[in-house]
Order: sequence, then structure tokens, then C-alpha cells
Amino acid sequence: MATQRLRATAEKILAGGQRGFAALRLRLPNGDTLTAIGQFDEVPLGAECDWVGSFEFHPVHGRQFRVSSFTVVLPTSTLGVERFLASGAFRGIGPKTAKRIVDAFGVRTLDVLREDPQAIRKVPGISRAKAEELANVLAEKGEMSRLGAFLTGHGMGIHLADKLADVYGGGQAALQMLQSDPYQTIADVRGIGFRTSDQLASALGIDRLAPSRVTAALLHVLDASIENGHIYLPYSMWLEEAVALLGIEKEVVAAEAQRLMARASVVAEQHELPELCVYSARHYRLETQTAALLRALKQGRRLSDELLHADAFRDEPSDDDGKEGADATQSLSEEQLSVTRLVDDHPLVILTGGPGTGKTTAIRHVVSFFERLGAKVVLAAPTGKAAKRLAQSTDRPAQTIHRLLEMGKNAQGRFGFGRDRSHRMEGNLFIIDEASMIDAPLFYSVLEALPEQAHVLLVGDPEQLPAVGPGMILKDLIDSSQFPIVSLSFVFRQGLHSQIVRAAHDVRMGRIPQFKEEGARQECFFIEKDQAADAAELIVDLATRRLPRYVGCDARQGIQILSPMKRGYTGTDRLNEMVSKRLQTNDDTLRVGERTLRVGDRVMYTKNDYERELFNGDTGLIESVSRDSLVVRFTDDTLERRMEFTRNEAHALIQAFAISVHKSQGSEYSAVIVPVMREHAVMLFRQLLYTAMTRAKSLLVLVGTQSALELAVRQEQMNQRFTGLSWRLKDR
Ligand SMILES: Nc1ncnc2c1ncn2[C@@H]1O[C@H](COP(=O)(O)OP(=O)(O)OP(=O)(O)O)[C@@H](O)[C@H]1O
Repeated sequence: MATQRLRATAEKILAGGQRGFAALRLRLPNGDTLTAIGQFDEVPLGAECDWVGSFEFHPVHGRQFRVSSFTVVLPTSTLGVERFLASGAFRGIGPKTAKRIVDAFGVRTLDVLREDPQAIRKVPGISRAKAEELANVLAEKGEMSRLGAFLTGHGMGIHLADKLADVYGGGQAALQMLQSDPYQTIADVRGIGFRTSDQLASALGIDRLAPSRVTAALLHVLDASIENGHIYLPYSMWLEEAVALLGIEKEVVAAEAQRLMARASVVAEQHELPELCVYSARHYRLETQTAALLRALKQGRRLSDELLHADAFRDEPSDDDGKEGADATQSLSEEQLSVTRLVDDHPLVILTGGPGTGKTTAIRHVVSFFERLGAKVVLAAPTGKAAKRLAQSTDRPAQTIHRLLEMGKNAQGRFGFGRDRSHRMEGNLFIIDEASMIDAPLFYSVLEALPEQAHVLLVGDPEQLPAVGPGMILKDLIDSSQFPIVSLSFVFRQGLHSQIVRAAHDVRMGRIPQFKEEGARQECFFIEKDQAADAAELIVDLATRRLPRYVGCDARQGIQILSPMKRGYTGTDRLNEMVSKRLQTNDDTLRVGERTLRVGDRVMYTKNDYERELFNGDTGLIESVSRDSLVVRFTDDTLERRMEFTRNEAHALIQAFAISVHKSQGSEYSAVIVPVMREHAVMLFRQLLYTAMTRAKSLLVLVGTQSALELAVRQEQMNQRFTGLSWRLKDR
């Protein structure tokens, strides 16, 4: 039979499946249908295609079209082509010219450009050279241009084109996948989320009740819950969120949820709650493997048995040992001493306590004690600043956990940890400070890379804000009651700096702190301001004029505003703009998105750039600004580095006169101002206020209303995190 080509849309799979043999119902442009059969790598369901094949006659099914190959037809919408031409892929073509070209040639634009480029010279502003260049770029892009037009036409970023082509092996294959099963791209391509693919699916006419849509939403809800810190979701919450996203009947979603659970793409488990706990397969693995490693850790031996000079170890560390670890004249408390003993006996020990309760002093003792026995003691913390403080207070090197695990590029060019179960870290005792900031994936990586028989001391304050990432490791370990905990509560810190510490402890215990004048110099203030706009004015005046004088520091560096939120009169966005303007000394500015960056601005880098050794949270001052770039000076004790950022790169820089309390975790500042206003009521929680207050070393000013302060102290739970680690660790 003769080979034929026909254009039609694959409407339904009549027999077979998505892959392998399938019989399809094709709909022709005139509305007629016909049956097609063939072998498919992937049935392009819903996509309009050019089908190549021949008709044959089947004794039972009648006339059908046997497909030998097909290509997906470019879904040319004029808007897509217009956006594609204006996307920056074609030099010298902006939105106006793109519109003029498309107005003249409509959906045929790309074909015209390909077949008769000079024809577009009739559009004003297009020269012979430009027409030629356009045609060349288009030819160069080949099938990628179809993909580009498709993406931009559906409101997706052109930047996804390369990623998609990479994943699916070319522009044509990517197009085919986008059209046949847009939801599959969520799992395959970073940067495509449920909403994007759902929009696309809706434009392609994919049924709102299609199982692939419901499945994608259910998986998306689980993934998104990670961003709120959860490791699992209770079944009813999972379902409700998916129903809200899909806008369809709950029964349909529930049926699909059951199917997913049966397929092990998600795992449902019964904990103490009457309802099921639903995990994505990945996070279920993370939690169960973490629990397994922790259980194995519990079987470890005494630390001193492993060490060179073990004979020197006496059962009870004596008073002399106490002196050794602390100041020469200071004896450790029984509790502090017990840490050393417990660390020897137990592979994992937890040390907690608020500010000034002697945690650092206890750490110093542990370090020097085990070093004398010949141990290699490794010190680390989740952030660079916390690691630096730990190094200073112990007089030993300390590093970030990421560095300890040797974060870097592997042979395939992907970022990952150089230390893992096959290439473990080296050391006998690992002391990790600020443990409340460790998220579940990082903790797993630490456990996985721990050398055999190593011991771990986690030090932290569970009343601080939890980690930015998912999980609440420190709390879970404490709640499990499986590991020895020393909880220091006596506040040793006296005299200087004790006002802030006392106020912070009040908040920690749920008491409203009193800010009365004491002694010659007050270090803790509460200034009442009813109106948010007035409070903002006052904060800016304090930050730029009054406090620098009071403390004797440079306004650009010494004063830190910590706000609960970005938004609002006293949110970080507005305060940064106000302080930056107030401190402005010349007209050199760089516009980056919505923001204006000025010379002299304190800025924070918000990404991890391992190549430049620049990390999320690093702060510096803008030294100079030119037309399309700026230079930031980062100073780090001994090291001073100047780095240039293009306008594009500068998107990762935020002004940092005011930062969120979340971003301040693990850092300390000599003077801190905290707005405590009703406008941020949704964020006024005890943990947040407490974390903000404990960032201040020598001066703390709260600005706000008494009622907002009371609200912040009263509201206890930040937001509940659903994690199952403590349940999993408990002996049942
Ligand atoms: N057993 C002790 N007896 C007397 N003073 C102590 C004792 N332990 C610690 N201190 C003193 O109390 C103060 C706070 O101690 P340390 O820095 O160890 O506490 P911390 O819990 O680490 O505080 P922060 O978390 O605020 O850094 C220090 O001045 C320290 O010398």
C-alpha cells in the first residue's frame, strides 16, 4: 500500500498503552475519526501530528492506518511566535519589532523566515542584513525554535528550552513530551512545577479529571509541603490541599490517592495519630534511613576505648579537669561536667540551653579533655558565622557542615558531598553547634559520612527557630528520649550583657520581659510606638543616627535591624529602602528588578556559589556601581575580597540593613533593632522573638506596641512540622 501523510490529533488510546503497541483514535481537522495502529515509544496523546503510514484492512476492525512515523506539528500561535522573537534569542529584535513582524505574517512567520527571509523586509525597520541574521539564527536553532515558540506561547520561560531538550534528547522530543504528557515534565525537569504544566495541559485541552493531572497535583502537594518544613502530611490535609489545587470532586482525588499509595510512589504509614501519615517516596527513604543510622549509632563503643591515651582516662573527670576546660579559676557545674562523661559513654549526646547557660564552657571542656586522650575532635556548625564563633570560643578550627562534608562538584559536574558512606570523614568526636538549624537531609548526610565508632555531641537551643529546610532534627532527637540530654538552665552570665540574656530567658519561658532602667548603662530597650509608619521612622533614625553614636560604630556595619517579615511599614523591604536612602552619599545606583542598589549599601548574598566561594548569608558593602554592574567588598576578619556582579547576578544580592529574623539564625550582631508590631501579627511567635533577641550581643532595642509584644511572647508554636523521626526512634 502506498505511503501517505495525514494531519490529525491522537485523541484516545483504544488498545495497548502509552508505550509499545497501541491502537489510537485520530481526529482529522474536518472532525472525522479513524483508527491508527503502530509501535510507539510514547503515544503523543492530545498533540496534533503529521502521521506517516499506510491504510490496511483488518478482518475484524476494518480499515485502519498503520503508522510508520510521526512528527508533532508546531502549535503556532501568533502570541507564541511574537514572544519567541522578542525573547532575547534574536539580537536586535525587541517586543515592538517582534509584534510588527507577526502582525504582517501571522502564524506563518517562522515558515516565512525559514523559506523566504527577505520577504520580511517589508516590515519597517528590518534591513536586508537583519532579515538574513534572523533566518540564520532560526536555522541554527533548528527544532529548538519550535520548542522556543511553543514555550513562550504558553507563558513559559525560554530558558526552559535547553533544559527540556537536554532531558528528552532534543527539541522535537521535548515538544512531543510537553504536548503528550505535560505533567511528566514536572518530575523530569527542574524549574517546571505543577502550575506551569497544568496551564499548559489546560491549553492543550487535557481533561481536568485526567489521572495524570490528579497524580501530579497529589505529588506536588507533598513536594511543596517540604517547603513548609514538613517531612510528611496527614492524609486529610494532603487530600484537601490537592482538591483545592485541582478544583475537582474530592472522591476523584481520593481514588487517585489510593492508587498512588498502592503503587508505592508515596508511602502511607500509621503513627500515633489516628490518620495516615503520607510521605513522598524520597522523604520516606530519608527518614527511615536516618532512623536506621541513628539506631546503629546507639550500638557504638565507649569513645575512650578507641583512643590512644585511654589509660589516662579516669572514670570521673575531676575538678582539675573542670578548670582545664573553663577559665583557670572557674569550676564547671556538675551538669557541665556530666557532658564529658556522657560523650565518652554514648555515641550521640545532646547539649541544650539558652544564652549564657555555659554551653560553650562545657564544649571547651569536652574538647580539651578528649584531645588529651589523643582524640581528633572536629568542630562544625550549620552556618559560616556560627562556625567562626565556635572557632573563636574554643580556640580551635571550626568549619561549616557543608565544608566538613566537602561540598563540591563531582566528576559529572553535579554538586554534592565528597564525604559519604564510601569516603567517610575523619575524626573521633564531632561537635556540632547551633544544631537547631540542621535540616533533615543535611543531618542524614552527616550521619552517613560519620566514621565508624565516632561520637557526636549536638549543641543547640530547641527554642530557637527551626531549620530553614525540612524537619526538626534537634527536637525530634530530644522527643525520642533515646539519647542522653544535658539541658543547662542556670544562667551564669552576670553583669555586662546580662540584661539582654535575662530578657531573652523571660521570653523563652513565656514571661513578658521588663525593660527597666538599671545601672549606668542600659543595653536592652523597649520603645513604644503605636503606628507602624512612626515605628518605621524611629527605627530608621535609630539605625542611621542615634545608635551608631550610642554604640560608637559605623551605621553601615554595626547596626542590624531584624524584622519578622518582608512586607509592611516595618518589613525588611521598606526599611532597607529607607535606610539606604538616608545613608546615600552619591547618585550612583543600579536598578535591579524592583530595587535600587546604592553605593554604600550593606548587601547579603542569597545563593551558594561554590566556584566563587560565596555563600548564602555572606554580607558586604557596595563599593562602586557602574552602568551594568557593581562591586561588593566582603570583609571577613583577615580576608577582604572585592567581587563584581553583573546586573543579572545582582538579583542574588539583597539589601541587608534590615533582614528577616529567619535569615539571622546562627549570626550575632553587636546592636540589634527589632520591630514588634501588630502588622506582623501572623509571624509574632515566641520562637521568632526569642531568636531575634538572642542575636544581640551588646544592645537590643525593641520598637512596637505592648500588645504586639505580649502576642509574640504568648503565641508559642511557630508552625507545626510533621515529622516522624521521633516516633520511628522510640522503642515500641
Ligand atoms: N560553671 C560556671 N561557673 C561560673 N561561670 C560560668 C560557668 N560556666 C560558664 N560560666 C560563665 O558564664 C558565661 C556564659 O558561658 P558560655 O559562654 O559558656 O555560655 P553559652 O551557653 O555558650 O552562651 P551563649 O549561647 O550565649 O554563647 C561566661 O562568662 C562563662 O565564663
